[in-house]
Amino acid sequence: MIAISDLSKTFTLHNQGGAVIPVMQGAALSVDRGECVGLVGASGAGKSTLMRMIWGNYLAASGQIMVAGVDVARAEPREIIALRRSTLGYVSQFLRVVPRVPTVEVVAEPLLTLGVQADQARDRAMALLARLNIPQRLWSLSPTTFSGGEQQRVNIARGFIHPWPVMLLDEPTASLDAANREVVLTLIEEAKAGGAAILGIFHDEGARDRVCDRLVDVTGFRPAVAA
Ligand SMILES: Nc1ncnc2c1ncn2[C@@H]1O[C@H](COP(=O)(O)OP(=O)(O)OP(=O)(O)O)[C@@H](O)[C@H]1O
Repeated sequence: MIAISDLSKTFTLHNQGGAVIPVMQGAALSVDRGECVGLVGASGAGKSTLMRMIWGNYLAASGQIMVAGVDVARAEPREIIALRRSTLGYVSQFLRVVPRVPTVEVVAEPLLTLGVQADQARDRAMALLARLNIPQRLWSLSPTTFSGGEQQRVNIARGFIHPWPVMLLDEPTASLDAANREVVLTLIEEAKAGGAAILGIFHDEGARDRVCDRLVDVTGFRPAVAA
């Protein structure tokens, strides 16, 4: 479902005389249905950069990023939006809070965008919020004032509300307590069992060992230093 080949990335530092910094060269990896692959490598090795390229936020310098048949490295913005709507999910540890929108609607929104009936979408959102131990009294409030951990769990509920066939997970268990960490690991296992292809960054080694089938070290994708 994810097939990356010969991918390279440079950053151009426009505020520093246009210096061009190569950060990735010849990157290749694949993730099949029902499989979870973990990205590893030291801080600064390029894990987040690779995830952002697959999500379509960072442009590739060259190479291919096939996600469910779409080459994200060359896709038009509207193709990337369509891919994100139905096929490609992304769960980070931070919620982008939209002011004044109640939590239950924040969580249900991806389903509404897909055309699921409002009451069904709300039911699914409420079930996930309950599973993630968000107190019911908070469901009708905007998550703007929630604690960091509560916002993270709202974001996870939103990220798992649709069975996206391809999922990117960026530290989904970071700063969760043991009980909620367990819920998230179970959600990941359920997504895998449902056939999702998952690529994740997990600094939590216990979580990584439990859900990842394979690890890919991005250090191997660093450009060779010019002689
Ligand atoms: N927007 C950017 N502009 C310039 N350089 C960048 C940018 N984003 C990342 N880099 C550089 O690319 C390299 C890889 O960074 P990246 O954040 O992908 O690493 P990482 O493996 O995710 O690290 P960490 O585990 O610390 O999050 C670093 O050298 C970083 O300085």
